[in-house]
Amino acid sequence: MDLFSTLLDQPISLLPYDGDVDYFGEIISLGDSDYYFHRLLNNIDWRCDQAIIFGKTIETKRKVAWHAAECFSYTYSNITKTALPFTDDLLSLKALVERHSGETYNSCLLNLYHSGEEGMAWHSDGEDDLKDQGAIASLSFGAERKFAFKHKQSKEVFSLPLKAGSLLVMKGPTQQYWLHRLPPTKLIKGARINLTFRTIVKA
Ligand SMILES: O=C(O)CCC(=O)C(=O)O
Ligand SMILES: [Fe+2]
Repeated sequence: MDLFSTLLDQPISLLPYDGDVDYFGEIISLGDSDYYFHRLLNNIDWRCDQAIIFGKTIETKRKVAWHAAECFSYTYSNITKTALPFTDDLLSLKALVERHSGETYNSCLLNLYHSGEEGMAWHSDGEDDLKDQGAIASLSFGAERKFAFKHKQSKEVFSLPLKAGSLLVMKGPTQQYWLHRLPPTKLIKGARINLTFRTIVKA
């Protein structure tokens, strides 16, 4: 047994209603998560994310990449992107996440936050190209960051720290009722990489 990984016996269910979010703890040991952090940092073709907002093209400081089992196209923030093939590292991590979550995935959106000053604003991942109520599995590497949920009507907020090597799975009607975000913070200097495994359905 790996003494450094604190895999939970049972996932912790985070939301009290209108959704299903399970935190599995650290499914990857600290040593392995450090290994993958550097592999992903160096081997992924990271690009600034672009969005068209009120007709203007905005570029994020946060970098992104998108890999999938097929050359799917995926549209969000008014921009259509085409997936690159899965790398061997991503296939290994996908298999691990599938084993723990009991779900399957055919694509992965990757985010690189260079420091705590980069985050992601309130949103939900309910794009048309995603499987309806499909599971979204979030795997984190590098700096620990806070992750928050806010109910769209009641405005109730829940948050948790996402540790290196940890797995969080959102499923059921979560995206319909809840927003989530990665709040920016000046307190964290280190970089973080997050992988969200998803299921794309072809139109
Ligand atoms: O970085 C994270 O933990 C969340 C990323 C996210 O919400 C997304 O890619 O849709
Ligand atoms: Fe998201």
